[in-house]
Amino acid sequence: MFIDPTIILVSSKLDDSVLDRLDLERKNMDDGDSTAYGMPALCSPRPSSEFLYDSARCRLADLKLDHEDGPKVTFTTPGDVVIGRDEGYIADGDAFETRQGQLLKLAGWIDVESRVTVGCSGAVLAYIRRKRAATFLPGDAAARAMHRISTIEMFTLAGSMFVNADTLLSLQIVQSESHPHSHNQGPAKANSGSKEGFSVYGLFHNLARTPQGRVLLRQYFLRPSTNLEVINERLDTINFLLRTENTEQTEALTKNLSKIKNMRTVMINLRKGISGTGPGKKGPPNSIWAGIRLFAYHALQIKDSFQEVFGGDRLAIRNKVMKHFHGTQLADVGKSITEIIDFELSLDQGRNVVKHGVDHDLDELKQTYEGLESLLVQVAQHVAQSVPEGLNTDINVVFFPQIGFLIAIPQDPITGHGIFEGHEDDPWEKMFTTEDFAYYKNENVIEMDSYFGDIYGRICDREIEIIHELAEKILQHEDLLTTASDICAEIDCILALVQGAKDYNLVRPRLTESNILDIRGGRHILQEKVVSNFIPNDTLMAGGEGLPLAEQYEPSSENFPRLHEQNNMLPSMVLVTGPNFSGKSVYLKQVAIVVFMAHVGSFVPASRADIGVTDKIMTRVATRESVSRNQSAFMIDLQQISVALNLATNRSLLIIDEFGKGTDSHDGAGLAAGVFNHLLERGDQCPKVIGATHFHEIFESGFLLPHERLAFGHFEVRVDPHSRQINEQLTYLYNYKQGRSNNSYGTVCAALNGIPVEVTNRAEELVLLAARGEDLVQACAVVSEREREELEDAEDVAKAFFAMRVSDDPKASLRELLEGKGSYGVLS
Ligand SMILES: Nc1ncnc2c1ncn2[C@@H]1O[C@H](COP(=O)(O)OP(=O)(O)OP(=O)(O)O)[C@@H](O)[C@H]1O
Repeated sequence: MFIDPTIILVSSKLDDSVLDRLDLERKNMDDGDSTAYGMPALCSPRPSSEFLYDSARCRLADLKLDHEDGPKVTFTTPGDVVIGRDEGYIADGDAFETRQGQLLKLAGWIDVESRVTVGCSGAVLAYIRRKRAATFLPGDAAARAMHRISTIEMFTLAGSMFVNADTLLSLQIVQSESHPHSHNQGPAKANSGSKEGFSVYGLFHNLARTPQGRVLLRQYFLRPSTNLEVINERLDTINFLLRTENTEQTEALTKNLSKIKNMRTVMINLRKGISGTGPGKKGPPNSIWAGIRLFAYHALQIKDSFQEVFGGDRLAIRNKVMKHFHGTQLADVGKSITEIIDFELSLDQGRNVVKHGVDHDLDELKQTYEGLESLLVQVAQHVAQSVPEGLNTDINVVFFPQIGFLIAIPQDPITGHGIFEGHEDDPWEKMFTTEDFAYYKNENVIEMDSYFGDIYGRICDREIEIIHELAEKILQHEDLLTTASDICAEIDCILALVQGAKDYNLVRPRLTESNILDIRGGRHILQEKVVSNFIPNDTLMAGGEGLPLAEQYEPSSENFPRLHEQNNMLPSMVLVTGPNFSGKSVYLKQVAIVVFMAHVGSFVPASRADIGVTDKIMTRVATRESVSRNQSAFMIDLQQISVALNLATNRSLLIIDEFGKGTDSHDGAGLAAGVFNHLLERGDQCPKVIGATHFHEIFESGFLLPHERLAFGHFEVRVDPHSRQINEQLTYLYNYKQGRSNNSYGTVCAALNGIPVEVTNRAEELVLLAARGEDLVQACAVVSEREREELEDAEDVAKAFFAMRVSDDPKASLRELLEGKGSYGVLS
């Protein structure tokens, strides 16, 4: 743990094993190992109702923040532990704003969609409220000073990158809305088997072979790392396994992995099986044994393959395999199972059958049981002799487990009784009937029952005992098996990333402490699958203090002429302009996805990438209006921006696509310029920002002045004004160019999409006037030359008309007027 809690609130429904674990940590600290974490934390189980999402949301909405300097309440974003370090102040329902308004405001600080985070925060607030009530009398002003919450913020666990649900969805890292917060709820809940649609994770999901691998891979994608060691270890391993000399080993590893199960689940079932609480009281189902045996066998094969990995001596994963895959123990596990379980017979009989030669008593019982058949024939013959002639042709003696031996005799359809039921002085006892037969016990069979007893039951019981012993023996190796299974999950993830690197043509990124982003030939891993010819693009920028254009970060192509002649610094903010459909959004997302994938430890879609460690990726990308969010698109925009501005550090990456589009264009432009300015003014604390905007007035009207950290880019389009068809005028080239594009070619785009030519022509006229700064209201009143002549004529006619003395002869006057002014189109 990297936080320093004094108390940990846990739900009373929490599994005992977790509580034990927390207690153990506490004891360790008590024993003097507390230096790293400060004081040992106290575990306080609370009713699970305090963790409920809905009530927690209300509690948050009613929360009044005290902005004086004071203690903080912080919520971990994956939401596994919530820590209230100090007391805080909570308003007693006297919310200073409406609940709805307050919730909207909250959404700008924390992810109110995250059920776990919000639920846990509710428990903290309930705890603080209780404390306050217990310490102070109602209305005591001192309570206010003691119990106050000055701010609410989200942070992520050390070593992982902050990405919230919005980012994961807008970048299409994962598909479904319900997934993002399942990542901290343990492997059992992470839906390993579920289908993943068209998403970045989805591309790799199917490449993992084991259920445990899929669970872990999902965790990799939901919690990218910021730990260079972890990332580089993954990248190194991928690198080694990609080497051609290791192809054979990689294939062998993949093949072996595809045969194994998750030993954690298998061990749980094994325990349930032997404790009789699980499936079938008669011992664990056969598949468990087959699963464990296969696992032991393939784990040994995996170990062999790793031994042969060329140049992999220093790979951490190889060392883990060598350390934890104990050959003799695994072999022992496999051998014990093979020696005891008869897999063929088990399959036949649908239960666990113990092999011959394992147990003497069992073998004898089985021998007798097998000999029963001929014995039954003999007894049947003996019984038949006592049955009158003519009735004794179809008599059998049968054995049913638990019921014992029975005489089966055909049934008389009229009476419903057997055609013979023993002699009068020695009647048979009827047990039951089936459609054609009636079943009886007589002295002979009762004697047999007492002699043989429930032989079948005894066989089963003995087998259960033996298998129970086997289960206990195997459970002694539980740690070995589950650890090996977890390591297999890691290998599986790496192999999925290896296969992905091959399939999707990815390269190894270079992760660095420098706050740089230098991507050459970057691609959008999903978009390139749906277009025939994807054009790669470069990105070069630096966050924080900025980096001078050193040799290694010198822009490579003509697309990147020197960005800032004056100070030679790389920009922190790149604003992309350009026509609709020119590729801006795709570019923005591709940069974020490359950075994201690098932190997962995967190779990336680029020809080269140097990527500085990034603590957060936040996006303002319009993708959806969540049904679960009762908010307008613009409100979501504002909340996303607000979260981004609150949380961004100079190590963060912000993707801002068309911010401000959803409102009045003046407000929108102003807001967008405000946000960009604010970020630039942070100076050394400026995150890396890539934005796209259509608001040209931001630049033209000087809302956003040139800044040393600011660079512009645009996407090239070829314009052919001579083309007769307006929709043939524009060709998209999709390549990034430095500098601003002044035209958004919106009208050409409109024509391309079928808007009538008259409309687009008129639009072009107005765009030109607007660009010249002319008043559009006036401009709309401007009429063409022809219209002007017509209006002048009409005016003349009107004047002549009013000058006429109509009373003399109106008709003649009108005729004269019209004839004299025959060219008055208006009147004629
Ligand atoms: N680098 C590329 N290579 C090939 N095709 C591309 C590339 N980038 C984008 N495209 C194609 O162009 C289409 C439009 O791209 P995108 O949505 O990024 O445009 P945009 O400039 O953001 O448009 P708008 O301003 O309307 O949002 C994509 O759907 C894709 O088919």
